Amino acid sequence: MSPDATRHTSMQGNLRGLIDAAAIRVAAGKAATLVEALPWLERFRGALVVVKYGGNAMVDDDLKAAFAEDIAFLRYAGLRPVVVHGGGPQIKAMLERVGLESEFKGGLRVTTPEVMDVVRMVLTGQVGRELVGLLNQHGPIAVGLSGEDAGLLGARRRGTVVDGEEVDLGLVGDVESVNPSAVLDILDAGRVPVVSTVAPDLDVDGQVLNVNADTAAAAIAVALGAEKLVVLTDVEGIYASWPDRSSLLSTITVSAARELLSRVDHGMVPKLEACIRAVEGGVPQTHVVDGRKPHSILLEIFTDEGIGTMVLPEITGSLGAQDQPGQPGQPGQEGA
Ligand SMILES: NC(=[NH2+])NCCC[C@H](N)C(=O)O
Repeated sequence: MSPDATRHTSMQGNLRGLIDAAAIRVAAGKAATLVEALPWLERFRGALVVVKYGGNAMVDDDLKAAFAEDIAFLRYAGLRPVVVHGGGPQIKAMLERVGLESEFKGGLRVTTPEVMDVVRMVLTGQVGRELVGLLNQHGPIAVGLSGEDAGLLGARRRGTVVDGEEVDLGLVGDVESVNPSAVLDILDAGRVPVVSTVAPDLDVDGQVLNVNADTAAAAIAVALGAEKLVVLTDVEGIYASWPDRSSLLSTITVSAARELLSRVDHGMVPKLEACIRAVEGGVPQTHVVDGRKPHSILLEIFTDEGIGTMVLPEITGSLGAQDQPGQPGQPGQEGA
């Protein structure tokens, strides 16, 4: 062999060696990710997890598909996910499409009976249906229902205070009662309930009210005795000093979350309130995660550090770190 040819072969050999080493590193990284998930898979097997779906994750096609994969993943990993969704952007679009002019009071839309018809139609007949369809691409797993089904939700109209004045926003209410039996039936059948947040008015037979989906998700999580509530938003999580984005908090206690309520971006308030309510109602772990990032739910639940913010009950005693894998006393229930 000529010296040139020898050099060529040894260069090829070096290159192959480098490629092999890189491939081994990539494989080791993938294996490490899967192994990191193991304690969380063990711990959350059978765990009931309520996921509030909304924001960007609900309007971008790729994010929608990734969301459906995450929920299907939870289901096939043996957790028991329950999806609760809103549909603000879709309702707005449909109101425009049908040419229904809305009245606004203090910047907030008034829900007239005509608007409420559209809200109910869009949430239950469009957004919920689409989500069920996306989930069912992964097997016949999803069943949609609304707060009207089997008395799941009950609500009362509320007065809203804008700039110190009470305004009547029409058919808008707060969830006052939850009867989770229909959701439990679906879970017992091994399926994923997909809940649209339309609620019968407890005071007027046959009337339905539009309720805030974050609050409804929290109420459902409490009534179900959920292990977790995961709320998707359009920010990374909760910042210590909004809007300074370098101050993302990984974990906060419920009292710290209360203090932050007056300082977070106004869009975050209902999310944070939902977490606080859920924790105070006995849900041991709540999470705010970025719905703009594909697979944020998996990254939060099946990695050690997560990617969002966890709101936890007050830390008591020496067992401070509540998010330690395999912590005794909180095994996942054995699921169906
Ligand atoms: N934002 C965080 N600190 N997340 C930690 C998540 C820990 C764990 N994967 C869980 O779901 O409980």
